[in-house]
Amino acid sequence: MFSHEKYEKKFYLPPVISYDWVKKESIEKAPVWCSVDLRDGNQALPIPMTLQEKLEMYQMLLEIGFKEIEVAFPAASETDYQFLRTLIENKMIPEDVTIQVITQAREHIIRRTFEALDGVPKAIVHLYNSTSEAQRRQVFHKSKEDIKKLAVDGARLFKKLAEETMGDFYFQYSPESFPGTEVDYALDICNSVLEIWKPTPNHKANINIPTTVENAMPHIYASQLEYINNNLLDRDSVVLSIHPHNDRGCGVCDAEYGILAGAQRVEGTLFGNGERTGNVDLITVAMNLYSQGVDPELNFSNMNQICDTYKRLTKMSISERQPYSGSLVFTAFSGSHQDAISKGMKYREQEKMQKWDVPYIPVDPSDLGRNYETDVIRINSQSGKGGIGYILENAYGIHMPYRMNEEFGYFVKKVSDRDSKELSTEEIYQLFRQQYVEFFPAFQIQSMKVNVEEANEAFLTILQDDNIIGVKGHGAGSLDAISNALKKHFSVDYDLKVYEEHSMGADSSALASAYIGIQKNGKQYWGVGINRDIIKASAFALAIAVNRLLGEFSG
Ligand SMILES: CC(=O)SCCNC(=O)CCNC(=O)[C@H](O)C(C)(C)COP(=O)(O)OP(=O)(O)OC[C@H]1O[C@@H](n2cnc3c(N)ncnc32)[C@H](O)[C@@H]1OP(=O)(O)O
Ligand SMILES: CC(C)C(=O)C(=O)O
Ligand SMILES: [Mg+2]
Repeated sequence: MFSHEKYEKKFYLPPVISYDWVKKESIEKAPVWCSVDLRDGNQALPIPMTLQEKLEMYQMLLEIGFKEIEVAFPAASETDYQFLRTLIENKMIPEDVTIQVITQAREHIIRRTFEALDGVPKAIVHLYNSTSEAQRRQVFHKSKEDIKKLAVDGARLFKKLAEETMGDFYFQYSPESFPGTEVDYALDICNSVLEIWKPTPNHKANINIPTTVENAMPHIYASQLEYINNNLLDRDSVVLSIHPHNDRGCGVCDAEYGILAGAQRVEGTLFGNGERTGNVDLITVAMNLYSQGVDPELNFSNMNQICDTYKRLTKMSISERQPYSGSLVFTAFSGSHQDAISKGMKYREQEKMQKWDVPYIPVDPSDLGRNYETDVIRINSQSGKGGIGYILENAYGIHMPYRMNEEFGYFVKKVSDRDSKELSTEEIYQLFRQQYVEFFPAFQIQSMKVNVEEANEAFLTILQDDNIIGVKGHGAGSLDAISNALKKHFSVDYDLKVYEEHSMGADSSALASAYIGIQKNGKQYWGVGINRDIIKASAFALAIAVNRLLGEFSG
């Protein structure tokens, strides 16, 4: 039965709520990032990564710039164990990178973990046990004291084994299921563990506060963290780390508020892979900083490749709407957005803007290796003239007059609506050609000659009803003479209202395009001509416009 009465609010407020974190406006510096893709991400996959796949993911994490990577749960599987051994034995850990491994607070699991770590240059060993009221009661059947003892005994064994094992070891403790734990109790366990480890400012320990299962609004988590931050023992000797999950969809907010509340380090994964709804997406947190002008100290300039590699290795997908990485996150289909984007991009170029403030696009897609032409403006029935004009301008150098752009915009929308499909750049270009460049239902100019000396006399041959016919006319200029020839031959009248032309390339042999709008009874008829010779381009444009007019007025 779908009944909210089955549920209740169950989170723990800290004994003191100071809300100092709320007064901070922004995050000024990137936290230490720790990728847990190869552990928390991996343990949530239907098919955990093979050793080879883990190696490839590890390589990508290094390339992105992670300096701390939780690489395995060595006691979990032979693959995890061997992966760690591979990194150590093949000296695959760069000097400025620290790997991390995790273990339960169980003796044989801790021992197996240190055995796997033998010879590591430097590593963080991560101890966790669940401290929540629900798990104490339902899973462990232990008192608060017993659960604390589990952590403390584990911490002691860590110290002993670290001394007996080759390597430089740093320790991390997580009160797992923290959101379901009384805050003071979680703090007490963390401080008890720290009392055993006795970290120093030169050899710190990490206290990692997870939202193992996110159960409250982010300001609750931030207030809990602020309390822990203010009450941890030997604060200068501790790195306060956070590990948000995303059960309520607030993982990113938890991370950001958490940093405001004093967290110095954030654990998470690429694209938010991880248990259930996932870990916090570190790409989003890092790019949120980037988009505010803060160096995220991670590099996502090759986002397409990161996406492809991630999907191949994890066999997971990435939502089209995933912030910064989804395939549609820089795309506008809707007309008014496209119009603003296209004007914004032009403004940016004209004004030589240094700072990015193009409407509707929070960061420059090209920073992430995304493509303006294919990613930003895509056309369907929701689109408008701004976007359609932008596509033709950018892909084909076509600058339509305003009113013609409007007419073509409505035409394209109609086609998309009728066929219920998105239209590609090429399809839009073909529609443009069919409508304005190759539209000859009544006649087509075959040849033309303008005698300027003879008071602008134009001679045209036209193909009409399978006959070649000669027509001629005089005028104030070449185009006027051609226009008069057509008016006389077809017995029509119109006003030439719009004439625009531009070159379609830089060199002198480049094509020119001419756009002509003629008007009769208040309605405009458009045509476009493209030719090396601007007079011919203009004549062809006029001929198309007249064809459109004749289509309406013949018979
Ligand atoms: C929130 C997190 O992401 S925590 C990380 C979770 N990740 C994983 O579990 C992935 C890897 N895990 C594994 O491969 C296996 O669980 C192993 C190898 C570690 C252990 O396997 P098993 O020995 O079969 O034990 P199992 O996983 O069923 O653990 C249950 C037992 O461990 C105890 N336990 C569970 N977690 C902890 C812990 N962190 N510290 C101490 N004891 C623990 C349970 O109370 C239970 O005890 P019981 O045997 O007395 O009933
Ligand atoms: C073990 C811990 C840090 C964890 O993954 C969690 O609580 O989510
Ligand atoms: Mg986790």
